Amino acid sequence: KPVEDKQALLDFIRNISHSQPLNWNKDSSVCQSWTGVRCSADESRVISLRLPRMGLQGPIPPNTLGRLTAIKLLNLRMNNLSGPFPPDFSNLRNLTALFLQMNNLASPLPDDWLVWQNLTVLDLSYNHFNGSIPSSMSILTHLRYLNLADNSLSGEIPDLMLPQLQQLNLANNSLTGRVPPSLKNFPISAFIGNNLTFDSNAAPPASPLEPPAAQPEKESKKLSGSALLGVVIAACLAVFILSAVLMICCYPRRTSSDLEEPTAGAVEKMKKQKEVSSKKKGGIGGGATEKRHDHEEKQLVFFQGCSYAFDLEDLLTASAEVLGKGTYGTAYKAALADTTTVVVVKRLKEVGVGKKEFEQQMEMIGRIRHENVVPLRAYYCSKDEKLLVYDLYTQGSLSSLLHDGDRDQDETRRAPLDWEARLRIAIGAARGLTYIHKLNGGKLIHGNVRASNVFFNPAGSGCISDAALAQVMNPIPPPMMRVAGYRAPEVTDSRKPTQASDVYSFGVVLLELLTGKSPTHATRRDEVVHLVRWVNSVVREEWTAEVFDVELLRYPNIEEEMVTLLQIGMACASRVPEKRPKMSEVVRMMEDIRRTGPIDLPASREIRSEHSSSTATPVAADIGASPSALHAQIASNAAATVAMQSSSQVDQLTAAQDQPQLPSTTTTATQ
Ligand SMILES: Nc1ncnc2c1ncn2[C@@H]1O[C@H](COP(=O)(O)OP(=O)(O)OP(=O)(O)O)[C@@H](O)[C@H]1O
Repeated sequence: KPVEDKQALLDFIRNISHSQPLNWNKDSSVCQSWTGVRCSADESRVISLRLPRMGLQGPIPPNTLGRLTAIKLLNLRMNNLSGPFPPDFSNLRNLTALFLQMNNLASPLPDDWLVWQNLTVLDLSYNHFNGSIPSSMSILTHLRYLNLADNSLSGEIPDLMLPQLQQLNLANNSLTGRVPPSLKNFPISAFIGNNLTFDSNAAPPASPLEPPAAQPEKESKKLSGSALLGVVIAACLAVFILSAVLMICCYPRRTSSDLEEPTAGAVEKMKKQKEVSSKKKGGIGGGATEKRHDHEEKQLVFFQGCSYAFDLEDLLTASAEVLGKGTYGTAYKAALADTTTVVVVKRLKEVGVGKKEFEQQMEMIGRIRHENVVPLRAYYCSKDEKLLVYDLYTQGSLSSLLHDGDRDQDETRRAPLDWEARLRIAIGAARGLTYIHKLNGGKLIHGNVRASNVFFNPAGSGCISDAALAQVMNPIPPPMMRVAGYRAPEVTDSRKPTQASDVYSFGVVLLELLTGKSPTHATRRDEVVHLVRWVNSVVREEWTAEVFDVELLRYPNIEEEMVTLLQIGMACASRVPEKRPKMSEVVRMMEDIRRTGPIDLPASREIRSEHSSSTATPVAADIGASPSALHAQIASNAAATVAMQSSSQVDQLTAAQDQPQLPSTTTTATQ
């Protein structure tokens, strides 16, 4: 039998053109040495064939692969295959996974799916398959992943009863009619780019992977008249509340005599304060910190280089909109009455240190100046209230760029973040974090690295916000930390992060950016999935390609870059702190991804000079050699050791991997 399978493979490769070299020599052992081929344990049959991106061109020669009747996994994705869905694939009755995506195959889909009833994964996306989706696909009761997106499929979607199906994508076809009841719980992104209607009685499809806490935001996207009224009232309330909060907290507390004071008196008092503060304005740059107003006057403390010319009273009259509630308080977008100034004001709750210590920390944070770190522009501190002022980053955070699109219920879905943008934002944030780690004699810690604190700076690079706040806040209860999904396993007190725990959190951000999934998310069955565990399990089971955000599959020739970044992310998110790389090393590895590529990723001078003297192992550059080596390295978690495996080790690892199995996507939230 192996001889027969070998001959079938030789017949296949002789009859199809391929641009990548293959070591398929008729005199060598098919099971021992042929690239992309895996045999059963007794070496009697070929059970897996992986030839992605081999430059295979033209129709699959008939009577070749169709003879591999024991094959379980067939991966021919990202080639240039054309012609119809090969009819003799109907002999491949043991197939559990079939990847033909990103080719030019064109024909109706097969009618009879009974022969493939063992399939768990089927990806035919980005081809030209036409005709309707056969209702016989309902026979695929083991199917967990079905991707038919970006083809030319038409007609109505049959009511597919696929009890195991976890991920579905039918986007960008020409499908019409209603989304059938059996599929209505899949996210709207699974159906976009068609001409479909949703059952008006049913709830609009929600993302099954959306954490439950995000649901209310989702609902706010499509507004009925009454909901709109509610939002208007809520917005007015937000403005009122912010003003009231600032009024109450930022101005001196009334004494009993104050209570008798008429409102006009209070206004007069405010005016006097403003006059005093105006006199003190002017002359920025006198020292590291320019205090326009002293603390007794309850005024804002601005930092050097800040061109804002407003004071607390101006903030009081600003119209405000709640941006969101974070771990440490609420962030408002405040538009000042001058109509040109818009800032973000964070109102901190749960500050756990005294005024003096808080002010010292703010002074230190205010001195951080780097293009990849969001600058703290000003702060306000009284006994009862602590406010921080930042520039507004209008594109939104990395978190909202990655996840908010999923929540849109209407057609105007936010354009997905493309690969170049993901690389830029990631490397920028990494540089910012590296810079932070070099401050205070190399001891400064960020403490709250998460995608909602990563933004695009005006130059289009990433930057990181909220540095060094964790240390002055009250501790966050451990269950809350774990649910958030960014906290390193060894951190039990949120006030005591380390640089290694920052690296872990940054690794989670990288995995989030690569997978498009939140750090913790719920399945349709309300099970909580922890992203780091999920990625590890998928990679361990040799399903690396399946971790990536489907949005990224549309970009050609980025597979190796994605895998390299995945490796870096996994190394950062190592369970053992000592195995995590330093941030400066992370930056260097990330820069190596595109050292010769088209993307413009200029390093900041400071960081570049540090790296030029680095003698550490050039992991990411070495890795560019071979995707299979990459995969094996990831599978062994050798990335964490930041060292390249020798090719013989890689072969052993590859051989050790067993037949395909879908990873369990379910873990608990606890680490
Ligand atoms: N400078 C900014 N420009 C634009 N959006 C911002 C800015 N700062 C914060 N945001 C957004 O406001 C929301 C609330 O931010 P906040 O920092 O209070 O909480 P968080 O980032 O969600 O969590 P954490 O408190 O742990 O940092 C988030 O969506 C965040 O991305």
